Amino acid sequence: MLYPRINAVRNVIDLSGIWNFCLGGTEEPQDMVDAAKLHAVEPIAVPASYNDQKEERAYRNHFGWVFYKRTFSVPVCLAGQRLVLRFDAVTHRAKVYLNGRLLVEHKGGFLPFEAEITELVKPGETAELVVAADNHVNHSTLPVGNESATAFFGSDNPGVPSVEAAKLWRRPQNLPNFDFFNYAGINRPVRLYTTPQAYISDITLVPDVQGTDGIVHYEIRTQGGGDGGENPHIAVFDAQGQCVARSSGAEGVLTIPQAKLWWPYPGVPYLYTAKVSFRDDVYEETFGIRTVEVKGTQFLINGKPFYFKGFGKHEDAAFCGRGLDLCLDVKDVNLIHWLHANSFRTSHYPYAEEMYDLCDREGIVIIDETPAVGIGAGESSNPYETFSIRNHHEEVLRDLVARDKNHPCVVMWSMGNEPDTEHFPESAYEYWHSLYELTHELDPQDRPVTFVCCQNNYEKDLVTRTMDVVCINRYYGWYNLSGDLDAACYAWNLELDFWEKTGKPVMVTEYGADTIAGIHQCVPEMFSEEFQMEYYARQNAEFDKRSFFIGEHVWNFADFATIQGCMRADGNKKGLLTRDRRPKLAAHYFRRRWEKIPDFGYKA
Ligand SMILES: CCCCCC[C@@H]1NC[C@@H](O)[C@H](O)[C@H]1C(=O)O
Repeated sequence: MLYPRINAVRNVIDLSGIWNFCLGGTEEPQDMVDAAKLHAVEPIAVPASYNDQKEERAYRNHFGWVFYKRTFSVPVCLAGQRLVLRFDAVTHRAKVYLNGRLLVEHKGGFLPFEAEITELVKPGETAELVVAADNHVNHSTLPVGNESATAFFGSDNPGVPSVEAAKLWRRPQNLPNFDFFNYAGINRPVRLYTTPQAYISDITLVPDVQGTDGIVHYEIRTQGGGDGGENPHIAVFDAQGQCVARSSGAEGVLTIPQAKLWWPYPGVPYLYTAKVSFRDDVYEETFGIRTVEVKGTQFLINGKPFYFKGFGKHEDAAFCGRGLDLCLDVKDVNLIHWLHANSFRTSHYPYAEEMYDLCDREGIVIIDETPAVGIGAGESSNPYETFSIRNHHEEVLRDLVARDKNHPCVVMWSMGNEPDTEHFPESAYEYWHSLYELTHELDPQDRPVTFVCCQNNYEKDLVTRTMDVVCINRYYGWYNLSGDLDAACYAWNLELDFWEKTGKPVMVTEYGADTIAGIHQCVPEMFSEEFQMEYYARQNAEFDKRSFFIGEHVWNFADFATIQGCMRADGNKKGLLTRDRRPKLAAHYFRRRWEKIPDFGYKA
């Protein structure tokens, strides 16, 4: 799916701004009636989560549907153009009404959807747009919500009569089985965009390197061109605007002599621009020439062994919640450079397209993750039999690859985070291995595929060892062996001995300690800045002894919001940085450590 871009023949009208808003109930809005009757009068900023835009518990802890409303006009100068309404993300589910009639529905809160409205709103006309957004999470959504008991890490005294009675009595609410605040609403931009009637609907670019030449296999999809048999054309321009290759036809191969490769920063993340034309339409797609491959226990980018230095992150900030914040994205990228990091995982959902564009140009490597988090219900229930998420999970993988396939910064797909792969190992293997194969089929560049494994009985887990890269979240010294870093390192080495036998590259995708900025101790104990720094220093020293260990992603880049719980002091405090991006001691430690660790050849 192409990102809306203004150019000589295409237009984009951004519908960001202050819309009208009201909270709704838990029941699904009926088609024309509810939308037309709507009484949205509150001001709300779009794009942004609604939860923190008003100091009201009803906003913060809303459960169910909300309604957004605005009007828009189509300028007469757009006459003859094809008109499309595109939503970059509405969390978690959307029903869109145009002039009171249902236009489009979409399930999934982190990927774009669109609808053509050429015949519904004529140039010069004004239309009413209503968006109903639902924040339910349950056993049929990704991320997953619990349908009884408690939320993730929720405190409980099961079986106590008064507690059980209160759980039945209390108001219906979401029970997120994930550790991030369930921010919801129109979190990313809404745009009208135009194309000519005959237009380019998709572009696929698959780079390769042969000697000093860049080889690009391309495919161009077009619509509305009838059977005129006209071919699309593609011309590739270098960063200086020189045309370095051109071809025509719906698919083909381009050769770029003496190609400049895309390297992670501080290398040069060199970008080319493919200018595609078809009839009156034109679209420019930037791309990089780089290769990605797992070979033995190495993760190769452009044939060189890469070492991941970075984080799990979140799209999370005060006021906007999970809403797109370009200023924060630029600040985070500059902080990643400041830390001498080179990568992050889009935990636990696809991030906004603008962040991938930023990472393409800034040379930051991305592990691109779906919102498949919370798939597990403990030893009593097999989620692979009781949850109804499989079809949606496949849909999400298709849409994720379709959206992000051309980004050079995306080097690996993560199908999900911390599902239960221990209690029902055969079911888990069946579920995840078939998705693993699907993801490889979906990706034109056939990048490595993984999922991120929770701290578990790794000897029983049949899934993690079958991934292209073993990605493990481990909390030795925090959630287990708490505060005892000697025991933590002992346990780590026992487990690393196990993984060494698999012959796979292994990286830690989460390890961390909640740290309240400002707590200091001479003898470091949990929650102090000194403990967080020692926690990492001790464990990194063990990783450094293992040649098959190819990366360290700390959890988390920054403190972030979660639901209330007895284990969360105003959110999750495992950040190297506070939520407003101030460094804790461990940030300075990693800045020193990562400055000395090269992106390539660290373990060669
Ligand atoms: C008992 C072991 C479970 C550890 C799970 C650790 C969690 N991984 C997923 C992240 O979204 C959480 O924030 C992280 C944590 O809690 O800080």
